[in-house]
Amino acid sequence: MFSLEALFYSNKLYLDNNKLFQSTLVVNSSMATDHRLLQIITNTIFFFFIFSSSARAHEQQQEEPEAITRFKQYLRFNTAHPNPNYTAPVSFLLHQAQSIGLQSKTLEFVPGKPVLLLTWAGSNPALPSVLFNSHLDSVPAEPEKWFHPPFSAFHSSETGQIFARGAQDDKCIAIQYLEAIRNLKLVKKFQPVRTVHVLCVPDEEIGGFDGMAKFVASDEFRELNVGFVMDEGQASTNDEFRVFYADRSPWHLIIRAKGAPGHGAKMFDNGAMENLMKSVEIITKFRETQFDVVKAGQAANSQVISVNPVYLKAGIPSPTGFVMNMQPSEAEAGFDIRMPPTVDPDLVRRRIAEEWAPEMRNMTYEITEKGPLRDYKGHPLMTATDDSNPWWSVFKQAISAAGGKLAKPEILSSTTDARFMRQLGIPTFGFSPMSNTPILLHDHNEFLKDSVFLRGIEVYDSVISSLSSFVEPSH
Ligand SMILES: CSCC[C@H](NC=O)C(=O)O
Ligand SMILES: [Zn+2]
Ligand SMILES: [Zn+2]
Repeated sequence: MFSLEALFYSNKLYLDNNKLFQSTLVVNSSMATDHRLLQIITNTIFFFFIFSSSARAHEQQQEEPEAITRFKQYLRFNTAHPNPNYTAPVSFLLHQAQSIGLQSKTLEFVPGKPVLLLTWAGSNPALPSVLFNSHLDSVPAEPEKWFHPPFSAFHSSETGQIFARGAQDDKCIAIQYLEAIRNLKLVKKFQPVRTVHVLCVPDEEIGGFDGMAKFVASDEFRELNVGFVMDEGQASTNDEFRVFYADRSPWHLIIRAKGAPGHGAKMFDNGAMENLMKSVEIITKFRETQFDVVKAGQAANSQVISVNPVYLKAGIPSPTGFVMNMQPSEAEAGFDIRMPPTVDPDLVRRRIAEEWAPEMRNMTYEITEKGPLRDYKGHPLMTATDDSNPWWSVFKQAISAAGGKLAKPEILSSTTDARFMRQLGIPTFGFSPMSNTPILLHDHNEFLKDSVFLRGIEVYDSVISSLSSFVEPSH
């Protein structure tokens, strides 16, 4: 890509120079300047530019850190739903693991949905291991709305930005884990005390039910004796890194209204549309009360309950659209609900039953809980960020040892596979070392700067070496 650009640039210069020389030629023709001499000079300049540009391009290619090349290779696999390619990226990662000398295992709980486990054995395998997770899949992209094709990993030589779906969410961390381990193992000859696992799972973007959920329920997982997990986080727009100690829990809610059908011209009570619309109004009011708290600066987005309408379904279809003079007897709406871990789900359940879809308004509802709300002891799914969790101070120190600053720990407003680990009571932090970066996950033109990516490897160098060396005083 770069050399093409360089060629174009030097041709342009050539044309400009040629124009310049031609105008000189006009001026000088009366002075009988040797035209052939000018041609030679022009050609010399042309070849000089071609040579120097391609030398520059070559130099840049030569200088590209291999970690960046590998990141771009990984970004070029089209892993977008609804048909993510899992085979090719898994082979690529297996190849990487082999070149580093890691053990590897591919598990398939659901055909075509591989779970890749890479392992670096610690010197004391009796200690609980540390696990670094990332997901293989990506959300879809709308290529026509991107500056560059979303699976091209276009790398701007001017800004250093690497554009790709998955650049932030979360292909960066998979490669950063491996590059940090590559440096630690092969260059620094570091030996971990605890065993380090790198896990790459499918289907996180659609809930993780055929990936992480099945893996944590397996014997293979139990045998790993995992003591601490790092999973994905989010970019930070300032120079502090963000860290997440909980996710919001997702519910999908469908409310359905029934009512008497009637002529489009008739006014009557208790129609399906009227009943549904009353509910939509009530839910909208609730949404406003939550959002107002955020807007007033009293809470972060992730500390309130979000309820967002995602579809409306009603009307009697006709060849040209909908029958316009009939009021339908059924209507339905779907909502995405996210609850902070401290919310009592029973209160939300009651609100839905009594206010959002009450029987007396001829309504029914369906709640699909998309994962656990409480851990196996019945506690909210939160990882402690105080002295009760020794991993917290090891992690914090590792960040400062790498010269990084940590923001106040947060709840993630969306949901990740970390919830399946927290359900088992395993301390888990969400963390992706991307500072001074716009938050572009699931957005058009998702990108990560090469320098930010490389800095992240240094951060993981510190994090992986610290966590894997951590031995509690009792041991
Ligand atoms: C229903 S769980 C879905 C998980 C998904 N994760 C990332 O975006 C999310 O929507 O947050
Ligand atoms: Zn993600
Ligand atoms: Zn995502």
